[in-house]
Amino acid sequence: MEYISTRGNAPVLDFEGATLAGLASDGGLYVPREWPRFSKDEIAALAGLPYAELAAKVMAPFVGESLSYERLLELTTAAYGRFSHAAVTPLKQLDEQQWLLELFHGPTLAFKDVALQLLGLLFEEFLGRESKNGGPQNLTIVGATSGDTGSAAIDAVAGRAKVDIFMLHPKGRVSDVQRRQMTTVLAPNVYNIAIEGSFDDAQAMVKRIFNDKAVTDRFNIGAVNSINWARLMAQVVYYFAAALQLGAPHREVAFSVPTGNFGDVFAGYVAAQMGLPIARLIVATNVNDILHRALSTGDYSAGTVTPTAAPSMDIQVSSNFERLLFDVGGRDGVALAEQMAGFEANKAMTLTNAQREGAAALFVSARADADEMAQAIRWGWEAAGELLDPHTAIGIHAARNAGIDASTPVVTLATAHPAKFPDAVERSTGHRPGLPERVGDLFEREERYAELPGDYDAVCAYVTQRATAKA
Ligand SMILES: Cc1ncc(COP(=O)(O)O)c(C=O)c1O
Ligand SMILES: N[C@@H](CCOP(=O)(O)O)C(=O)O
Repeated sequence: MEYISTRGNAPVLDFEGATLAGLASDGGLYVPREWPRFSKDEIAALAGLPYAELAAKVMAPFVGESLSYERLLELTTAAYGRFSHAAVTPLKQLDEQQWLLELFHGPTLAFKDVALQLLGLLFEEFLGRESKNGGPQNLTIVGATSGDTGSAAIDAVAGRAKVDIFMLHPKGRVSDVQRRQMTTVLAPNVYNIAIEGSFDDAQAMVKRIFNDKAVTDRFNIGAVNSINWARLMAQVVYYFAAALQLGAPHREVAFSVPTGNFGDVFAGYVAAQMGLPIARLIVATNVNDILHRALSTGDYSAGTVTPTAAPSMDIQVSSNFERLLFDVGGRDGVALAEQMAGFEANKAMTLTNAQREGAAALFVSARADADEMAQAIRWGWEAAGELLDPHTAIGIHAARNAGIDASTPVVTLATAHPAKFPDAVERSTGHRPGLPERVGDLFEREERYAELPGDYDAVCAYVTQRATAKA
């Protein structure tokens, strides 16, 4: 499988190259040159497989010759062996139409573990190889988090040789549990940085570092955010897992996805391109609703980020939307590079008709304000006996209001464990969710992190003074 940049001006890479590169050198994102497609019979044959095997089968076409199927299966078995539920991503029924896909049974209690547990192993595998194409032998990971990617990535790479990780989070804008899950990991290759500003500021600095020649000449910069294709590839699998349980390929299923950086829901789009019968993808946002506006009116314009009780979705500039615009807009990298340059200059752009129509074929969107989110948490508890975290509740709000035909099951992705956001859950239900045993002592652990201004030069100096230079 070959990977090309959405901006059309970066080297074409194989899966190994795209995984290690993270962001493309022209500022674009890597996507497969074409979508692999499964026939109805091939999809039916996936039903009932253990998760690790399903994962290897779904991902094999994307991995191509970078790993043998047997090795890929070894890696998926190791990655998903660390989940606390035998089903890895269990599916629960809430009422006649609504279902919940629990993605928070990994080590850090959020859906990010599904991809990052595997990505940590892929880094180790590829960095351990003799340099094939003059590829890197060590990696300086620079990432941005609004709360969950940080801890999942740190858990996946802490203590690993050949990798340093620098994780930027917006100071004071992640929950205490989320912050501590990052800052109490004291492995010598882990550097947490709290910056002044929003997640968007942190993400912009990360992207800038990838294109800062003074840095990339000395360091192999790598990505754990969903700009890295391997992240999305691993997230495609649970759409198959859920839909197969609900009757795919013979029955359509809709998914409601709490959305920020558009990675999780884009993985659903990929599953649909591969042949999974997805009736609708519901993009659920909080009041940081750039995606809802873009999908409903074509106006993709970023305002300032409003802090909410669903902080991981407090995002305005949504990285993976570029992948969708590329695919539905005719895969014209030159035109998209121009469109994105306009967005980067003005923080606003209008979708083309082709992009709007292409997106509308599969996506609908909805937004939940603070009251609607709180009501959805309450509904989950009172009607279905489930404690929902605020992000998942936004997905449930959208799922229940999207007008999906009653005969089509709607699966909301439960993206985080409620105990990561105990205050919001308690306010709505009167019940305070407790942390699972595996992280029970989180509030007794020592924390370590740096605080920096929201200034690129300060962050860049911090990273380059500590990172391991190219081997
Ligand atoms: C709990 C939770 N829900 C939803 C999201 C949004 O996912 P995405 O950024 O892939 O759209 C995030 C962060 O990414 C998250 O941490
Ligand atoms: N919500 C995320 C933000 C980063 O998104 P990513 O999927 O691109 O890593 C977080 O919790 O950090």
